[in-house]
Amino acid sequence: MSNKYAIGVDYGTQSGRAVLVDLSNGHELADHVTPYRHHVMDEELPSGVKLEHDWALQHPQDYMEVLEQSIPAVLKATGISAEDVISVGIDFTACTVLPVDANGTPLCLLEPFANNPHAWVKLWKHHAAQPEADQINEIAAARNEKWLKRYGGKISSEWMLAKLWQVLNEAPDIYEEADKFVEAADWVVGIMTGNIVRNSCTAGYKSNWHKQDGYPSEEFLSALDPRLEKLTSTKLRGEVLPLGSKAGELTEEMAAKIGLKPGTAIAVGNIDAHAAVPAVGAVTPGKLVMAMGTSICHLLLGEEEREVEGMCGVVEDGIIPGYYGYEAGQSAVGDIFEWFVEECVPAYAYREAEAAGENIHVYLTRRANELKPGQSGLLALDWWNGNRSVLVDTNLTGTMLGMTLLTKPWEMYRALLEATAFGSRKIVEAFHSNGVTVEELYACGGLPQKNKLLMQIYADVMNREIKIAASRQTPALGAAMFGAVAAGAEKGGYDNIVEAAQKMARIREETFKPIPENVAVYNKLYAEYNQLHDYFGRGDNEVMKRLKAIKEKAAECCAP
Ligand SMILES: Nc1ncnc2c1ncn2[C@@H]1O[C@H](COP(=O)(O)OP(=O)(O)O)[C@@H](O)[C@H]1O
Ligand SMILES: O=C(CO)[C@@H](O)[C@@H](O)COP(=O)(O)O
Repeated sequence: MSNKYAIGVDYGTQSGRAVLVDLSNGHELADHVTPYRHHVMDEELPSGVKLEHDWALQHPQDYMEVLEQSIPAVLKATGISAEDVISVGIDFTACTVLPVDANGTPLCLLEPFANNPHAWVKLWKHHAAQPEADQINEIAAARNEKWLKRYGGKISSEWMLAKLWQVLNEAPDIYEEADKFVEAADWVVGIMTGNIVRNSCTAGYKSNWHKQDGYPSEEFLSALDPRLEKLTSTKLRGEVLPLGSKAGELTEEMAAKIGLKPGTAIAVGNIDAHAAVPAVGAVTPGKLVMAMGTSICHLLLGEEEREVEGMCGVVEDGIIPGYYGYEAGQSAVGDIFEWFVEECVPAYAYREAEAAGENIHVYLTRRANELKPGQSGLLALDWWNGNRSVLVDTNLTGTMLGMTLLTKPWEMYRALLEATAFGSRKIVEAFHSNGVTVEELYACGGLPQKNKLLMQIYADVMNREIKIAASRQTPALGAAMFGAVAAGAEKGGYDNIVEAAQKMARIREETFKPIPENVAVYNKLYAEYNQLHDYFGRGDNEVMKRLKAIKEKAAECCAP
């Protein structure tokens, strides 16, 4: 049999990318990135309709462009024949959800609904359903719902149930009109195959679906709101298939658009961070993978189901079949650095960066690297987009202490890098101390490629060595591996993901090792971080929430 290939498509927060992979060894022969034309819509719709606070939407057309531009681009770059591409696998941010009609057409693309924000794709970091999430948590706890423990005792406003309830509360017409609500991962797969099926990974982590028990009961849903009683048999209906299953085959119409052969195997979708796990070879317990980009997701396998405070979820077979897959995360990491460079860096720093031929991140990192740990005198809490673990509260906000008239932008930048590392340590400790052992750390995603100082800080703060993915596009590589499993060994793919990982996963030789004198200083700073974390995050001082309430009130009375 001639060499066979798969294409992995990774849908991130700001762009989507395709990677063409050699299935015999995991080598990535070409990649191509398509930025989303409409970016993240957090202020207004394309028509100019204004959005409220904490909204984050996307445009489904942007997802199509990724397929139509990036897949032909990788075929062209490699000259590989479409005949030899046996499958496509995709991964997506999640819960990124859209309402569709009976034909699978997004409601936002239909004229009568285009001006209603609720008809659009709600991106994972849409946080405006926090009131619904709070009620879900209260009612589920009061009813002692057994599934709640699998989600660290609280579900997030980022997830399906909270988002759908918000639609029902604020736009009942859209809720009624929707034939189904689907994860964007499943929608894109459905576009390729002509048939929408759901995948067990997004269903398990984001829609509270369980392999044996299914979704939360109708009694629970009706206790939330009688209108939600039949939610799972109506708006969320549909087969849930395990990871690595074949969702279907590429249709003639889509094949013509993206340059592949009709009949190419299409795998069920996956979550971006979760797809990265086999791509670094972490197919056994004890290996915690940090998918580091706009946000960080922390993924870990365990032999049994345990309760861990604030984890996003534990799902049987959720990452690798045969294990319990644990997820936790920080809702903003790269996003905090981006906010800082866009909103807080003075003109002189930009001029110096330009004169040095550096982008602003590289410039600030170089200057920050001239400092020793602790030298800035600053300490920050990393809650610019709320806290996803261990407090699970999107109403928490960021803070920085210790500034003086002499504080420099690179000191603040370093304090932000450090704050995100402290947040990650908190998560690692929560797993480890609850019996889900963390023995090794792996990092993948955009940030480890972009910032060595950041990675050294993480190694020092956590006092652990960090191994780095060799791939620049780890989730896409993982998605291609699941694609290869969907095609099967007979077609030149693999029978299971562990075999695929043995042949295709790669990590770099270079690792980041903790430097003992840095570790000692960071232990002290982490103790301070912990105190601040609990003071502001566990109810001692609810000032962040009070400020938010005052802000919302002020916005209401000043609205035109
Ligand atoms: N040199 C850098 N150091 C730290 N962060 C950076 C640097 N360059 C870009 N970033 C951040 O990286 C993030 C994008 O990460 P990436 O992994 O490429 O994207 P995604 O999360 O969409 O997959 C942005 O939030 C940006 O602020
Ligand atoms: O929430 C999840 C996964 O559970 C992610 O999709 C989300 O954090 C977005 O990831 P990126 O930072 O865009 O890679």
